[in-house]
Amino acid sequence: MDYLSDERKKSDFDVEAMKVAWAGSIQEFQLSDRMAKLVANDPVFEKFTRPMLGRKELLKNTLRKSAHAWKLIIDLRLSEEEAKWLRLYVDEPAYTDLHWGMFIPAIEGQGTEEQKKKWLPLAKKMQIIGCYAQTELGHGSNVQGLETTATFDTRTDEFIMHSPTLTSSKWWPGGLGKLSTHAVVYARLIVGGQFHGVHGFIVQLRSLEDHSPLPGITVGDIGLKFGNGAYNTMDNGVLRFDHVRIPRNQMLMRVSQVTKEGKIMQSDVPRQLIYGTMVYVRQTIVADASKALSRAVCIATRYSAVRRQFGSRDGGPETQVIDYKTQQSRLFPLLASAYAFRFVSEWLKSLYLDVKQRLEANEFSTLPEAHACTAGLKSLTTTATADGIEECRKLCGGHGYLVSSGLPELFAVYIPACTYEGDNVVLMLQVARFLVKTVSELGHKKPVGTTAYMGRVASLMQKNSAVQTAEGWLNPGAVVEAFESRAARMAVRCAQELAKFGNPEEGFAELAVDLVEVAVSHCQLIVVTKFFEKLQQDIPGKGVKESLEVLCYVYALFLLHKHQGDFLATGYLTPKQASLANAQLRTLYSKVRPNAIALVDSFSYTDHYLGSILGRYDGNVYPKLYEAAWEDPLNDSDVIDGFHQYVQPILKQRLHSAKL
Ligand SMILES: CCCCCCCC/C=C\CCCCCCCCCCCCC/C=C/C(=O)SCCNC(=O)CCNC(=O)[C@H](O)C(C)(C)COP(=O)(O)OP(=O)(O)OC[C@H]1O[C@@H](n2cnc3c(N)ncnc32)[C@H](O)[C@@H]1OP(=O)(O)O
Ligand SMILES: Cc1cc2nc3c(=O)[nH]c(=O)nc-3n(C[C@H](O)[C@H](O)[C@H](O)COP(=O)(O)OP(=O)(O)OC[C@H]3O[C@@H](n4cnc5c(N)ncnc54)[C@H](O)[C@@H]3O)c2cc1C
Repeated sequence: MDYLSDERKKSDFDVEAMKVAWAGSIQEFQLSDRMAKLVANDPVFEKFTRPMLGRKELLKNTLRKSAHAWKLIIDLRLSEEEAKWLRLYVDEPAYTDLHWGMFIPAIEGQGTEEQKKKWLPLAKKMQIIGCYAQTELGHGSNVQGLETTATFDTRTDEFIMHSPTLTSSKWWPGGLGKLSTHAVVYARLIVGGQFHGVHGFIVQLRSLEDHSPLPGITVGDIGLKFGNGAYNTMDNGVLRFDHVRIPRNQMLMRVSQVTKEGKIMQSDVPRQLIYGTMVYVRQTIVADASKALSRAVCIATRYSAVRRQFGSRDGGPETQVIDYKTQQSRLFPLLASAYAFRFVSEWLKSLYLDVKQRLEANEFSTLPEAHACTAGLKSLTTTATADGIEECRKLCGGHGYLVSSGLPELFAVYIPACTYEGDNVVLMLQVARFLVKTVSELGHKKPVGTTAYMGRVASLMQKNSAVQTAEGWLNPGAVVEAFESRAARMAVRCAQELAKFGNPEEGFAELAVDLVEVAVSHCQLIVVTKFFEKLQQDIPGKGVKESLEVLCYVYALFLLHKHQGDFLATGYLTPKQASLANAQLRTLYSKVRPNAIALVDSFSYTDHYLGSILGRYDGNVYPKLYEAAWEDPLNDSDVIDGFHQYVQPILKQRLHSAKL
């Protein structure tokens, strides 16, 4: 029985066409759908008992799943794209993520042709397993502050990898703790007693025969992390070197080379390329944000349609909680954000692929913008998603707190995304630096790409919003101009404040809070703009484009309402115009309401992937919650172990012994 069928009948758009719009193309949809079903129907990928497993059992189970996934990839000759979807739907962080997601890309981006020829075939056949060992106990954000040393020894033509202090211990790398045979290790290059910056080195950590650590290497897991199950399927590790020697040709030498004689040769490749792997991964993290948020929103939306509280008249049904305006005002912006992040990630991927191609051809001019966009959007989308998942838990009331709602584990596994691959505040400060530089160069350099609007800064500083009615806000030009003016005005105001400081670095430190707000406003502008640009494309299917248009306005006007202080303080909007935007937002929520279930069905998530009783496709929540309770190990017996030993003696004590 489908308890949500009435809801599904209310929708006025073609759900199958929306599934294609969400996936990006019919091919992508079919590919994703095939992998989702493959995983859902395979008992090895069962995940419901995960939060109950002890650490060793949990990790062993992850290894079993990874081995099975790898066998499927080989046996079914899956393409790289298919393997990525498979990984998504298996839904379990594993050492393979770092091997494929960072170790291989680091060699691809920073290795010479010769190095790629040697290491990539081994890695791609998984004959070696690698990780990305950058962060240390004492330094994560400040990469130039890393303490591990790689000292060149001209006598033996080797680097000596060493951890000189406790704080230089590598700490956090995923896959390092128990599984990696190799690592790309970031260390201070020392040649002839001189420090020559931080570089990547390929270091073998464990024997390929018996997997034991090689001499001079101390390696292990750093211990349990937040939540049950969750990210504990990953062996984040600690690593120390005691004068470990590696051949010279294991330094990744695309950016700088060290010759046999101990000479440093700089290629034309900018030093920043050493950070290139992070640009790649941050871009994938933006795509993952839309997946995680859409998943939480799918659960909360379906459950909000099933759940009823209050409002019963004459014994009739109570009100579905999704019909409360307050519920809508919390849920629908998250639904709109999931779509917004999906489309901005599509754009970001194309930007990244373009930069990658250019880098391969030694053309580096677009790298700073790619860095700013990937850093900023990673920060913006992961912060909103982590907060959004928690909001979805609250939207589900008490039942959202049950592990069987799927939300606690999703939250626990997701939140480190706000920290890894760059702390979100640190990343926004990088965007701010890029923007301040753009403003300072306005006189002699035409801004392009995502900062092109800064080229119109004079008019954006003068013109105020012309919106007169709530309907006036349903105009892409009016909305985009509002976001451009806010971002430009905030950036210019901050640049003027910065100019008052004699020492720019001192000014940057003092104004950091304002600078982060400038960066956030710029990134929100990018997301809003890319959503409107998406709507200019041909989007087939009855009512699909119209529904997306509604979501686009919800996303933009929700942000405008949330940050109305900025829009008012910069003088672009009057309080009346801000309140008209809010009135329009209420109307838009009413338009989303009948389509809400169809909009989350369009994510096309299997019940396996959702992993949530509250978010079941058929809405059959209560019987399944009730059934699941009885499957808890505590209910194996009526009288629990420990009762006779610890509780019964208390019950049997004589009353006079208690003086309470
Ligand atoms: C069980 C089932 C299994 C299934 C298996 C199936 C098999 C699968 C097969 C295939 C599937 C494929 C799978 C793919 C999966 C992909 C998933 C990936 C998962 C990811 C998991 C993530 C885990 C986490 C990893 C990490 O966290 S790694 C460590 C990351 N660390 C950081 O991010 C540190 C943050 N700090 C910094 O980035 C920087 O140091 C800094 C803050 C930018 C420092 O700034 P500053 O002090 O100014 O430094 P300088 O060095 O001086 O640089 C200034 C200069 O450089 C520019 N810059 C900075 N960064 C970059 C950059 N990244 N790119 C380009 N340019 C950069 C900056 O703008 C300055 O430029 P100017 O001088 O011009 O101003
Ligand atoms: C689950 C997980 C997986 C990870 N996987 C890997 C991996 O595979 N490989 C790897 O190398 N690393 C990995 N990391 C490490 C991760 O990249 C770092 O933790 C991250 O870059 C943040 O650095 P940090 O821990 O030094 O934070 P810190 O920089 O110490 O941050 C602490 C606080 O200080 C603030 N702060 C720091 N600097 C500034 C500044 N300049 N201005 C203002 N505020 C500042 C931050 O905002 C934050 O609030 C992983 C981390 C986690 C949690």
